[in-house]
Amino acid sequence: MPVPAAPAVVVDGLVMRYGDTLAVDALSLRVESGTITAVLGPNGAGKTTTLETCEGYRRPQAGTVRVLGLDPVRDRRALLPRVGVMLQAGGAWSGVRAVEMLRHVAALHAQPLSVDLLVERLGLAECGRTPFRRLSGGQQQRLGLAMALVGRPELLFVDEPTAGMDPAVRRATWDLLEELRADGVTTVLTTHYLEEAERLADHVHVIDRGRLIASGSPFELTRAGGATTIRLVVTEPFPPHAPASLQASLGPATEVTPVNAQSLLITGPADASTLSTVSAWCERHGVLPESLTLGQRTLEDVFLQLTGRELGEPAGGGAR
Ligand SMILES: Nc1ncnc2c1ncn2[C@@H]1O[C@H](COP(=O)(O)OP(=O)(O)OP(=O)(O)O)[C@@H](O)[C@H]1O
Repeated sequence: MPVPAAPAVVVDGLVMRYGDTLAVDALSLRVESGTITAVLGPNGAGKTTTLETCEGYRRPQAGTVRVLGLDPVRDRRALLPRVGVMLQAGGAWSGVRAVEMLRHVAALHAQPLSVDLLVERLGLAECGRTPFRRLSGGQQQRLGLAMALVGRPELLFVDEPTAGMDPAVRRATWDLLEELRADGVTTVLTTHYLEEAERLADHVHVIDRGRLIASGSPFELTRAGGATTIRLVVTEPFPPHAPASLQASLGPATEVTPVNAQSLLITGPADASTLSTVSAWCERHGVLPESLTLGQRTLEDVFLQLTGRELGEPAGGGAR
């Protein structure tokens, strides 16, 4: 039997604080080799801090981090040629032209990828002679990704890789990351885009307030406890205690989660009986539905059920 490859990243009991803010709260997670693993969570959840610790830019205040079996701070030199890092803030000198910067980074590596190929794949030709500071946000992202890839890393850390990209370039980037996976490259990415995690990731770690709150493949996470959801949106704010009252009408096989004053999520068997119970409840409570939508459960729904908040809402100043 083949021996399973060692995990590419192991984070064990990581704690990171900034003053009084507990940014990462005893976080443990693994990234299996050859996968695309997404770290998903709202703003301020601790994703960037965790990634920066794995990249060796921050020293763990408690707990341990191992990257390709090595300590990212102590073994930084050994890891540098093996790990590609795409920073959120670009990481290039402000006056340097885009392609010039990429050629410079390529020259630092023993067996770089073809710069021309990366320029073509990431649509950088149009801005190749533009100084870094004059690039749009999306162009800076693409250059940052090209710089992370040019050294043929075994492991790639990408922080919000497609933020600010237009939809066509975002899809081209996803294709590129999938090709790298086919070549055995491990990618760890942070994202707010559920579509990105659902489309790309083999494994998703959901983080909130510095803690791991769920982990699994997108399929496992969205299918556990019922594959479908009903979203009820009403024309006026719900009466008090509406979620509890609707929950009592529907029974324990379903779960009612408030989304906001005029919207609820119902998870469980989305059959004719559930739908008719929901409409009868609306009628009894004088509530007029604006929409009653049946859909596949998404990672957004999973996050809402676990935290009571939507992913777009900030984590609220760390874990305290
Ligand atoms: N340099 C810093 N100094 C002080 N507090 C910080 C610093 N960097 C992050 N924080 C705080 O630590 C917490 C976690 O931040 P972090 O950037 O790791 O989260 P994130 O999930 O990556 O968020 P985002 O998606 O906005 O990048 C937040 O409360 C943030 O305000």
